[in-house]
Parts: sequence; structure tokens; C-alpha cells
Amino acid sequence: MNNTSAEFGWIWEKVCQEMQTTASRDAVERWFCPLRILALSEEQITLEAPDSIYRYWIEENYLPQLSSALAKILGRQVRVVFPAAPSGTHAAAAEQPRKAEKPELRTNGASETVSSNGLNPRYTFDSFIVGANSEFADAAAHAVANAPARAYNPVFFYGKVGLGKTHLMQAIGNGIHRLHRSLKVQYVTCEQFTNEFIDAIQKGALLRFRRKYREVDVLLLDDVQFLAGKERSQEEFFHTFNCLFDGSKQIVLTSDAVPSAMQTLEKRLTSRFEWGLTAELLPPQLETRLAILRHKMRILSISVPDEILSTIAERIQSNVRQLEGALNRVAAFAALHPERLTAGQVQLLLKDLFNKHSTHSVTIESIQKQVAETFDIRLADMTSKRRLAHITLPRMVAMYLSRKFTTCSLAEIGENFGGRDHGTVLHAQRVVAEKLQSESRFETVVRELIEKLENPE
Ligand SMILES: Nc1ncnc2c1ncn2[C@@H]1O[C@H](COP(=O)(O)OP(=O)(O)OP(=O)(O)O)[C@@H](O)[C@H]1O
Repeated sequence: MNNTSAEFGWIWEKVCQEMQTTASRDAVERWFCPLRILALSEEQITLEAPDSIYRYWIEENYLPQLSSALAKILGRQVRVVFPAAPSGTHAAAAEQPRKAEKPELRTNGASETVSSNGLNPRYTFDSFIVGANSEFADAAAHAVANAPARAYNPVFFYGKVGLGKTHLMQAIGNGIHRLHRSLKVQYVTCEQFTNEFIDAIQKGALLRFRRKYREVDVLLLDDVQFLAGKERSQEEFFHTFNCLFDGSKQIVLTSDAVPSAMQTLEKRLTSRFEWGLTAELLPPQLETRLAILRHKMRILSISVPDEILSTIAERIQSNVRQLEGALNRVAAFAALHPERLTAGQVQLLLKDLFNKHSTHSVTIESIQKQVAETFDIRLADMTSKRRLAHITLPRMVAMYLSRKFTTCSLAEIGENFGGRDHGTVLHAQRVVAEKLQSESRFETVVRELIEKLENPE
């Protein structure tokens, strides 16, 4: 093959875009954008990296995703090769300023001050609206803020996107800061923790890094699922955890899944996460969604008619961040054209958000149908006791997708799959998550299934 460097540049850009479907934008910018294709043959791609740490990090953490991104863009499987970098190669790139690694919280565009301990004063208990969905988690959070390291340790909040995990964790930090001023609190996202760790290795500043995270009274670590598959960072966090725990310091963690479902996290770590208290954040019920909207309205000093608030609360059910986004959009429109704020106008303004949620809702039944059709098995096998491999795998995929798309509990999902128990659903989740990481063809099939469920004809 005779590719030009412009073609290589184009291919690499596409690969980086594709990588963003499985890795965060920050991670792609940090680890993939600085790479360059040196050579490409039928079977092999040779990549140049700024220094050897890139090769190490990518091989350790991202090889399956990179291979499947390459396969998708090139239309064939290729082996990834990094030549040994001569010293000084690409040094300029290595010195490029990195993206700011300061804690950045999602703020709906409003500018906010986040202090060096990572705490954002906006996230307090007062601004967290409690409903049946969050009662238990909220009570645990209050208990920890009142008596750090004495109530529950560690505390592990989990739940789907945008349901208030970060808010509650930050409220603990702000609460402790207010009630126990002498205690040192540090909030950090796992992505930041990992990036700082790598920087510390590169700069020979591990001691300073360890002091920052091991000499605190309260460590708030957000999105621990990000540690999945990152062996060195897990190892580092394992020691950080032990050091803090043994010193009776408070640890609070959040994640998108229960510890036991985090298949690519080391067992010794997930078992520690389960030592203390685990609390799930569920999607809020209608009254709570309305209460959240009313509260945000007061904070923003805006007024939106009740019937429009109700429409938003009814149509956006599973993500508080989107609920806030919808309100902001409506408020911005109302500020410009107060006389034109009608129900029809709101439908138009929020069409994309409404479509995502309720114009078609993905149910366990629709998932079972779609999966059965894709894998060419009988619908009845979704609930049958048959345990042939060609049936159990699709059934596990359907359970995994039911967890992803619906708000049903593990027990409810099990019930819909022929009265299976919650442990079976959890096991299915683990098996599928693991296969997604390791088998690119399987990952493609599941991705296509997700697309079909999200965009039915
Ligand atoms: N119960 C609630 N009361 C008031 N605001 C809430 C509540 N739950 C969530 N929010 C708001 O919704 C937004 C998203 O919440 P947050 O970032 O805490 O979610 P998350 O579960 O950490 O999401 P992710 O999984 O994406 O990290 C924030 O602005 C937060 O203040």
C-alpha cells in the first residue's frame, strides 16, 4: 500500500473520532491525538508516540478498543505496532501543554468557582431535592458529613448518568468543610486521578502525588468505573485506599454500577468498595422531578407556567441533568419571547430531548424481541429454562440491555426473564461487559442492537 501522509492524517483523525465512542474525549485527546501513523500495511499499522509511556498506557488500557476502531475505519483487522522511540523523538509534543486538569463540574454554562480541593459550593444538601429515589443515599450522605469516618466507611454511591451522584458526594465534602473545618477534604474524578498519576510518573513526582491523596481526612473519588482496565492506576488507588482506610480516614466513591458488576476492576478493589455502605440513586418519580424543576426555577429567578413544568417533568424521566437542560432552554426562550411560550413551542424547543425519552420507550419486551430477532432464536427462549450456549448468550445480552435502557431493578428484570433471580442478571451484566471489552465482533453486534433500539423504524 502506498499511503501519503495526508491520508495517514485523515485515517488517524477518523480513528480518534471512533475512539470517542468507547473512551472519554479527554482520554482520546490525552492519549490518542498526539500519535501519528508511520506505516500501514495489509496486516499492520505502525504508530509513533511522543514517548514510551503512551505505548505502555495504550497497550495496557486501550488495545481492544483501538483494534476495533481501526477495524471499523480500515475495514480489516490490523496489528498495532509501536517502534522503539529514539530518545528525543517528538519531544515537542510531549511538552505541549495538557488540557487543564482542574476539577471541572458540569454547570449548565454558568461560571462557578471550584476551589483547589475540587469542591463546588453549588452542590450542597440544601440544593439536593430528596425523593423516594434518593432517600437512603441522602441519609447516608448526611450521616457521613456529620461524623466522617465514624458513620460508614467507605460509602459507595452508584446509579445511571445524571442522577445526582456527584452532587451528593460534593454535598458531603461541602458539609464536612462547614461542620469540621480542620479536616482536609479532597474531591477528584477518577480520570483526573489517573492523569495526575501518569504525569507524576513521567515527572518523577510520585511522592508529591501520594502526599496529595494519602494525607487527607476525606477523599471523594468520582466515577470509579473509569479505573476499569487500568491496572497501574488501580494498583495505585488500592494503596491509597488502604492507607486512608487504615488511618481511619473517610472515603466516598461513586460509579455507574454496583462494585460487583465492575468486571474489569480487580476483585481486591471491588471487595473493599463493599466493606462499607452501598447506596443506589434511582431516577426520580414525577413529584420529585417537579420539585427539582421548581427549585431550579427559584435559583435561576425565572418563572415558567405550571403546565409547561409538568410537561417537562412528565416527558423527561431518567436524567436530572437533562431536566435542568430543558428548563434552561425554555427559560432562555421565555426571556426573549415571553408571549410565545406555548405548549406547542415547548414541544418544538425540546423535541430532541422528548424524542429520546418517551415518544418511543424501550421496554424489556421490545429488547427481548429485537435481541431474539438479531440472534435468530425464538422469543420464548428469552424466558425458557433452556441453557444451550446459542440461547444463553442472547438472553444475557437482553438482560444487559434491559439494565441499560430501563429503570427496572435487577429483581424486576430477572422476573421478566422467566423468574430468574437478581444474581443471574448481575452475572449476565458481568459476562456481557467483559465480552464487550475483549471481542470486537461481539461489541459491533451489541452496538448495532443499541442503535436499532434507540432508532426503531
Ligand atoms: N435530587 C437532585 N436535586 C437537585 N439537583 C439534582 C438532583 N439530582 C441531580 N441534580 C442535578 O443534576 C445535575 C447532574 O447531577 P450529577 O452530576 O450529580 O449526576 P451524576 O449522577 O454524577 O452523573 P454522571 O454519572 O454523569 O457523573 C447536576 O447539576 C445536579 O445538581
